[in-house]
Amino acid sequence: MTGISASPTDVEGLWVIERAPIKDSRGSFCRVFEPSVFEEWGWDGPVRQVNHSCTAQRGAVRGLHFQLPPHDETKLVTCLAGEVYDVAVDLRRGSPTFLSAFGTHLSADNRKSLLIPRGFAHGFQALTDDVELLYLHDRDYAPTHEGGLLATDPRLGIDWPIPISQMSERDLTHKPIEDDFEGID
Ligand SMILES: Cc1cn([C@H]2C[C@H](O)[C@@H](COP(=O)(O)OP(=O)(O)O[C@H]3O[C@@H](C)C(=O)[C@@H](O)[C@H]3O)O2)c(=O)[nH]c1=O
Repeated sequence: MTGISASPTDVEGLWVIERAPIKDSRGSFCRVFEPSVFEEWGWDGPVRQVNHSCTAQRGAVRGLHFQLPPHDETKLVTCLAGEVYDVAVDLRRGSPTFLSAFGTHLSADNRKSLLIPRGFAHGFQALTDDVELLYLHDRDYAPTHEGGLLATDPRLGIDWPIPISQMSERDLTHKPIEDDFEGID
């Protein structure tokens, strides 16, 4: 009994994961990841990185980021403190949901994660101060193959829940998607 379950989203291959805690008088315990279980939802390789980010300010947006082939990656995004609005954008060439943005709330309290397959960009907005995210990746960090989308690109129409209070210099320089962009393979 892993206590991990997955719900499909409207976007093929993108899953909302939920973990059920085992509680006792000390607190709780729950499993976040188990390769043999996640295989069923498309995780097909080793974990190559585990990353932890802390975001101090409510309203800050990070992303949207992706890695280009051959470094395109599957990521599991989990919120360990606070709450975020987490977004994945489908960039897969030929996908029926190409350029759709799926958003969901992840928090320490709801114990949800987003499982994002290859070919997606990812970003989030901190809805509380002092947000902490934990990332599992199935590829190494490849800064030469990083791509980014502008979080406020009208073509994506992402409805960030609260006013954006902060973005990195890099994220502010991402360009809106060009009309002839057909996606990534
Ligand atoms: C992403 C990343 C960054 N870094 C370094 C580069 C830089 O000096 C510092 C901060 O990097 P960034 O500004 O890119 O951090 P951040 O904006 O938080 O990047 C993250 O954004 C979200 C939306 C994601 O989906 C993540 O995969 C990742 O791209 O950490 C690594 O060493 N390894 C990594 O895997």
